Amino acid sequence: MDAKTFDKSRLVSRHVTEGPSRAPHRSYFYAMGLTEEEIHRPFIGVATCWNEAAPCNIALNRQAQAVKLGVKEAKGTPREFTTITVTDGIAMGHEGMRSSLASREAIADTVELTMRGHAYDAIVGLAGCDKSLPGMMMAMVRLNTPSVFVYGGSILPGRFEGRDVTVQDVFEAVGREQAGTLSACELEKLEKVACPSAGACGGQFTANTMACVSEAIGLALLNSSGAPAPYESRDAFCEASGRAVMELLARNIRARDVVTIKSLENAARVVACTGGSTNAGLHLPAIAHEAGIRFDLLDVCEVFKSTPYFVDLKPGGKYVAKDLYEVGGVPRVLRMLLDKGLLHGDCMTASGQTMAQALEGVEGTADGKVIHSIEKPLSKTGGVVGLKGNLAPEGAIVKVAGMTGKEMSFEGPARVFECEEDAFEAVKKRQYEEGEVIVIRNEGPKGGPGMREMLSTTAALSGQGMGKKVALITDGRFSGATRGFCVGHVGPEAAVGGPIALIRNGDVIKLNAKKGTIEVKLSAKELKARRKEWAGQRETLYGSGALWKYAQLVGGAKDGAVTHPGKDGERHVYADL
Ligand SMILES: CC[C@H](C)C(=O)C(=O)O
Ligand SMILES: [Mg+2]
Repeated sequence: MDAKTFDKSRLVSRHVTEGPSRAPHRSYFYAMGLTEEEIHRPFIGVATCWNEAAPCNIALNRQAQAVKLGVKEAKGTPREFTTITVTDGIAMGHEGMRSSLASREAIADTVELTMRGHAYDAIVGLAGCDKSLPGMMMAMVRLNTPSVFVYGGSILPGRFEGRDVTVQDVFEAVGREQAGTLSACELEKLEKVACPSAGACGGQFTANTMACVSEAIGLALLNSSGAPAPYESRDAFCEASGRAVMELLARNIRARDVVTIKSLENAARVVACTGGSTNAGLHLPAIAHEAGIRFDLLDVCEVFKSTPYFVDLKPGGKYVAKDLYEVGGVPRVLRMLLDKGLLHGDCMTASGQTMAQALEGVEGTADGKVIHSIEKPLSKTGGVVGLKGNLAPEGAIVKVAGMTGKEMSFEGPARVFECEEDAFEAVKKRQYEEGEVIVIRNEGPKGGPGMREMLSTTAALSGQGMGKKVALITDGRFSGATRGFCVGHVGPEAAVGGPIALIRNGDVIKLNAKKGTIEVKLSAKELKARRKEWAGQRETLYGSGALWKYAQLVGGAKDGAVTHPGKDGERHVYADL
């Protein structure tokens, strides 16, 4: 691409590079070593979530350099910047987890502000863990600037006692140690080998789920998310992404040309057919919201219903992200969906081609191991299911991948906990009974605040061998590695007086993932009477600061727990400034 083909008068960066009044601005660019020619080329923000918080992000800096090479090859001027992350694997199981979902908004906001403040013309965004992937994609759609997303790649699996393991095994081993079926010494051995490299958690947990989404939604180049983080072969995709964003800029193809209701449906398909993370039920509505598109939890779940589950990945299944990559990765899965009429082929993608064009020549058959055939799937409907009923009028979500038909319904008395810590303590001490439905409330977006993931508690149950003998419901969330009958995102949340706030110990709860129902056996009259007696939102520890601010602004899980109201999606202006 020749820089001359860019009409500067339509580039946002003209505000910082052109005309006599911008001499001071240019002097800053000279200070950073840019040449006159580079200053007058398009400015491409290269946003990364690099930091030393977790293995998920540690390889992003290397990959950003490759992106910059690609941008330069295509005669753009890359400007690298970083934003924050909060990494669930380390935030899990304590107060820190409240910062996780709020970090998604902080990432979107900081990327937006950096791009606006410096008038960059387009963006390549690199992200490596649960909240940074959706946060980065939200910023792209919010800015509606030419955008290419690059995933940082998955971690390699660890080896323990002759089998592949991930951090999920370590979380579950904590429960086994509590139950006395694993020694402290064995636990220590496992923790040392479970995570052998850079990269995000290895199963189809939240990061890898959202990485599949990035390709399916069209913001990332096909197959770019597949190679594990330590593979330097990733860098070729990074370079290509740098070149691709220049092509999008030249053709004025922006994020909202890519992210449409159809591409959101494509994204939901890939979540369902891979048994992805329930968090997608939160992040897809949030990404849609940035485009002013209504695609809520229940809409996502409608797509799940008509999607077969045929890719066998952990935690419901057997394999890890590296295995999927080795048999053809996300493009192969997308091609199979397309051939069966389950994917919209006319959506625009980051390559500048439509999805169908980009998938031309891609192998579209099962490999029989990781990817099963669509005719003989692992199950006929998606690995993730939406539920609705008098206990969750705004819906709820459960991962059913790996569950048998019989296991998909559950009825039992409630054992109610007011927060995760209380539940974890009770689980640790085995103060619960088989057949019960554990209720953890006050963990919603507003009431937590921060809608914590509760992998420590759910993994402890699995590790104790009780994962299939109890069910768990919450207005909070689960990690992508959670398994068992664990229903999250129950809405409305307790903090706003949702029915989950009204449940008492012993109330009978009925869950049916086949029918998509979640009910408490209480009459409407009884619920109404209890609501009158309800004491109101439980006080939180956060009277000021970021989490207080978050709690004031955040909306319900059904709409993606976003922090700015509906109409903003339509009013945002960036690239036209
Ligand atoms: C292992 C699970 C990971 C840390 C996570 O939080 C997720 O996938 O959501
Ligand atoms: Mg997570």
